[in-house]
Amino acid sequence: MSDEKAVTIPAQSEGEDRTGGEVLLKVTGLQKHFPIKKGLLQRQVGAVHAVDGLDFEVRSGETLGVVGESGCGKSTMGRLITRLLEPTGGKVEFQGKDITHLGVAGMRPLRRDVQMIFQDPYSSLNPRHTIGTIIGAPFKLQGVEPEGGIKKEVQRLLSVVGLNPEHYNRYPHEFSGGQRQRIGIARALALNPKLVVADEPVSALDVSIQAQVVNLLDDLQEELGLTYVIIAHDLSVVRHVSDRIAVMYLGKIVELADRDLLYKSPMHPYTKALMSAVPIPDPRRKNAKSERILLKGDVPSPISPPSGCRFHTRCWKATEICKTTEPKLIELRPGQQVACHHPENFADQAPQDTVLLTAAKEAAELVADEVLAESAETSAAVAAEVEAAAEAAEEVEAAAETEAAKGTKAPKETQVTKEADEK
Ligand SMILES: Nc1ncnc2c1ncn2[C@@H]1O[C@H](COP(=O)(O)OP(=O)(O)OP(=O)(O)O)[C@@H](O)[C@H]1O
Repeated sequence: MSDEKAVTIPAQSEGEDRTGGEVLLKVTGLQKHFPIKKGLLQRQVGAVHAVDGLDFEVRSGETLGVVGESGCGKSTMGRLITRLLEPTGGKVEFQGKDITHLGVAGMRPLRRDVQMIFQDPYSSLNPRHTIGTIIGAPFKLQGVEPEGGIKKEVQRLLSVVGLNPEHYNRYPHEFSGGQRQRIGIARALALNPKLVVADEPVSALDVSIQAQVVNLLDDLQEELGLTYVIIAHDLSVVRHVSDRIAVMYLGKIVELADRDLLYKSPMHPYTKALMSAVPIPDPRRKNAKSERILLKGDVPSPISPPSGCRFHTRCWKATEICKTTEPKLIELRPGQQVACHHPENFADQAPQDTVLLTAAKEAAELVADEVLAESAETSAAVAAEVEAAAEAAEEVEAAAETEAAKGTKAPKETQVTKEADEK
């Protein structure tokens, strides 16, 4: 029933920069803890730390991809930044305005600017309403009368998302999955938003249709100057459309980097593991051995997340410091922030801490030998690079000191000659 044409996902050209715009959304220390209540009195006995201190910015015109395993807090983050959920802590600023605790009335004008596209195109559309009513609803809710009337505008939106404007009076069940997601996109675009948060927009669709919807989102961004936060559990979806990618693990961002940097040299072991799960078709590597990393067990419970680095219970590099001290998300390379004591493809941040935890020894059994070897090799290479840079810096410093010594002598000599002249 799909009348959609086969298209390929366009990869953004190397070096194309959409990140130069002003900061549209700024999130600082964002938290959402869902209380766990028990008993007749509904006393709080704990909390699910779904989102536990996020810091990031989204610039106008860019696409931020957010990835991570199921349950790591991606959807909660999406609902917090669109203010469908009230944060427990932290701050959300939109165009410089603090919207963290705005009420329904305060949020109303903002609802035009920030829209969400949901994962499931089947349950997010009311089956009893025609698509004309569904796409036209935002105008009624906001009391907006588009030029030419709602019907005309809805039909325009239908053609913008590649649907037949004549189907205005049809019901959601008359459309395929991909077409329903297009209806969801048309509804999100109705009020001409600035920021669109898409929560797993294609994961409920057939693989053959996924590319078409991603392609549509990409085209719309270009045409309408939209800014996206695209949530996915799979790196292959965000790879082609994101300018930057945030990798989440148990309510935290463990790596936030420019797309190309992240794919070329991931720094967090978790990112590396996620990436090894996505087969990348590359004819040059067709004979290369598989370098898959299998992570042991499930993501630990967000009710009592592990101490220190939350990934330490599944990481093959974890040492004592990972268990005791939480690594901060810091920019180790321009455009690449990482929260790890023993990053990949970079100098070790805690080289003195060398004794592996038992969990790490077990995890290493699940990591391909090639990965471990490569990891050791890059660490050694980076260490040598750092050492060489330090030596070079020392030489430059010594040379500068000699120059300075000469420099301080010279004025003295001049002074002496001057004094002699005066005599
Ligand atoms: N309303 C809620 N009440 C209690 N716990 C919740 C609620 N919503 C989410 N959680 C919990 O918060 C954690 C994060 O959930 P969230 O849906 O944000 O993760 P996710 O990364 O989007 O996962 P998925 O890809 O499966 O949707 C999970 O452990 C989930 O069970």
